[in-house]
Amino acid sequence: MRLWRRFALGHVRRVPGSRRLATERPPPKAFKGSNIQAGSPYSKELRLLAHVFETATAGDPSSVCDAIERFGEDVLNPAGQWLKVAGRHKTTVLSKAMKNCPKGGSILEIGTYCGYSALRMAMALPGARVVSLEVDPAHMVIARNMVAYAGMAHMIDIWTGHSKDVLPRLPQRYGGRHQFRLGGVFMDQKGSRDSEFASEIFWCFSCLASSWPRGGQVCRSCGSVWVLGLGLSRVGGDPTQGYHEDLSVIEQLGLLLPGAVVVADNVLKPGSPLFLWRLCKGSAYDNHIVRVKEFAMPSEDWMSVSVLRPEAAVEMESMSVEVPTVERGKGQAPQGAWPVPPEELIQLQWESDRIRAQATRPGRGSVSFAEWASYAEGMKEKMVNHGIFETEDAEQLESGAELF
Ligand SMILES: C[S@@+](CC[C@H](N)C(=O)[O-])C[C@H]1O[C@@H](n2cnc3c(N)ncnc32)[C@H](O)[C@@H]1O
Repeated sequence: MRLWRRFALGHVRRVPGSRRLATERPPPKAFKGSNIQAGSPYSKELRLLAHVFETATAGDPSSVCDAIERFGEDVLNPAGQWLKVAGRHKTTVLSKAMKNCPKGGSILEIGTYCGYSALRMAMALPGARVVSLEVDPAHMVIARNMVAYAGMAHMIDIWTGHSKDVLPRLPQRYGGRHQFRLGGVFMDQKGSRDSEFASEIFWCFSCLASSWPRGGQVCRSCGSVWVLGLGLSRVGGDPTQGYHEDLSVIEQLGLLLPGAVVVADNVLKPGSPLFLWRLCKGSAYDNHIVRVKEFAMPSEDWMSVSVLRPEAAVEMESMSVEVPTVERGKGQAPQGAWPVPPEELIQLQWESDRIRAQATRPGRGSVSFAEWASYAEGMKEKMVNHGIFETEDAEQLESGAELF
């Protein structure tokens, strides 16, 4: 804790007469990766920060991002661990997408983690403010230190709290809804749902899919009648939550500029089937689904890049409200209605929430690289059956192809 307080409070100062934060002195000498006990809470993230302090140049965001990638690939990866940042191919997609944001707006990120993608976006769009939300206060402290060390604290604001609580209040912090307009949004808030698990999940005895009885104990995946209750489940029981819930709040507040770019990571693994359905079957966005190699993990993923049509932006603004309601309906929106999703996609959303919760549970709950790869394959097949498939490949973008 002493170490924690020293690094959290000790080396960052505010530049007199401005909102800018800068590193005042080098990080404390005691803050070394070798001092951090493996397996202790946040040891991975603290070791990452120590690695950055030890190997990257202060004030150079590019060197900080390179150090973060090297930590993921050279330190964690050989130990079978994974750093959940949008690195390498994902950075290419994110940067290319964000470069197409309409001018004059801010960039909103949901899911800061250690600040890597916030730094990448700030570098891709010099002069644009990046506003990033992080539910975990420890991640927030680490990210603020990372951003300050990179010399970008004057461009990146990191707020702590759950998006569903912070989003509706955010515009007030920036002078109101009409002043706080967004040219880009990066949705990367996976892992937020643990607390919603409470009492009983049902597993199918024959195919092991998670299931739940409705009108009898019949598995929704394979039709078997043998469903085993394991005593874990989700309270609130709303399968329509996810990225699309946050997007709906942003839309209802009327924050998106015409042509705003909405990027979402991990839409295949663990996946966001209802979010993709909403985007691809609705009429408000032009969509690209990009196949990407997961950062420092041998598996495939998708990122979605959606551009808000000008007429939809005008409609959203004219219908905007001060107090958004959480979207719970399956086929309604303030604008750009989309068809009711098929039951199989609702089931898939549950499965993606389940594996996401398993992956973020410490210790024995984690998901191996091989399990992730096979999960991604299965998810892809089911999404394709519903007419949702990849339209671009990140490797082509790396070789110079453009998204738009
Ligand atoms: C995959 S990491 C983000 C990685 C980061 N964007 C990057 O590429 O460097 C997801 C982060 O989102 C945070 N998070 C999850 N749900 C959230 C929510 N609803 N609101 C804000 N933060 C959330 C988690 O605590 C975690 O730090």
